[in-house]
Amino acid sequence: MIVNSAYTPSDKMPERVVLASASPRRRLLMDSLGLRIPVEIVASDADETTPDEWLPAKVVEQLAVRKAEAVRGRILSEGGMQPSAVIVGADTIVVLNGDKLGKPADAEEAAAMLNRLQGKPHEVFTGVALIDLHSGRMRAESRVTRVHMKPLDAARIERYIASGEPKDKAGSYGIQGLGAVLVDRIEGCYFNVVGLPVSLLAELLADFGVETI
Ligand SMILES: Cc1cn([C@H]2C[C@H](O)[C@@H](COP(=O)(O)OP(=O)(O)OP(=O)(O)O)O2)c(=O)[nH]c1=O
Repeated sequence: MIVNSAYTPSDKMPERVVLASASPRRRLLMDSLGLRIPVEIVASDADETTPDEWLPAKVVEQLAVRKAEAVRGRILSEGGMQPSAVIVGADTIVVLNGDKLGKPADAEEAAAMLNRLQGKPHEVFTGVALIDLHSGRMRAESRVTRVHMKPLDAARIERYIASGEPKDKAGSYGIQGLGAVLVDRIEGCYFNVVGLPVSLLAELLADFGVETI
């Protein structure tokens, strides 16, 4: 957990939520909360490199903070009277035996990742960071879900890669798509695997004055 506690929570509801993400899945999950204030999308261009020695929870929390901070900086640099906002950043990685797997660079890397993941359990970590636009108050937390993947032969992995689904996904699979049939079972939050732990996000939003239900 990362908190900058120099700021006290405001009891005023922000006028909007800004999702610092280009991921269509995160947009859908955010929409599923049915917030009564507008949700805007501003993709972040934050650097996603981290020191090798960082533990997975630290990686996803810090990257979520970086994404949200980059978008906050961009909005504030526009100047003028910006409506109040809470900015949400998120980051997801897959971890196998301590090795962190991000998005594959190409089909070859996707095949190598799926070859390693098949037939075994691994962890999916997602970090979520919220920053208040004007005060800079920030909180970040992460969740982990254990995913047990079925044994897969090389031909099946090749067919899955040909579907195009692995391309932009951490660990080279998407549990919400065709990847659902590659997974035997999970322990923990499903939405955390897709890229946004919705229940945790609702708790954090409430702490920033944004109620869901
Ligand atoms: C494991 C898994 C990952 N993913 C996705 C979620 C994330 O979009 C992606 C991990 O990459 P991220 O770097 O977390 O996010 P992103 O680059 O897609 O989007 P942004 O930084 O703009 O928010 O992998 C799935 O969609 N399904 C899955 O089952």
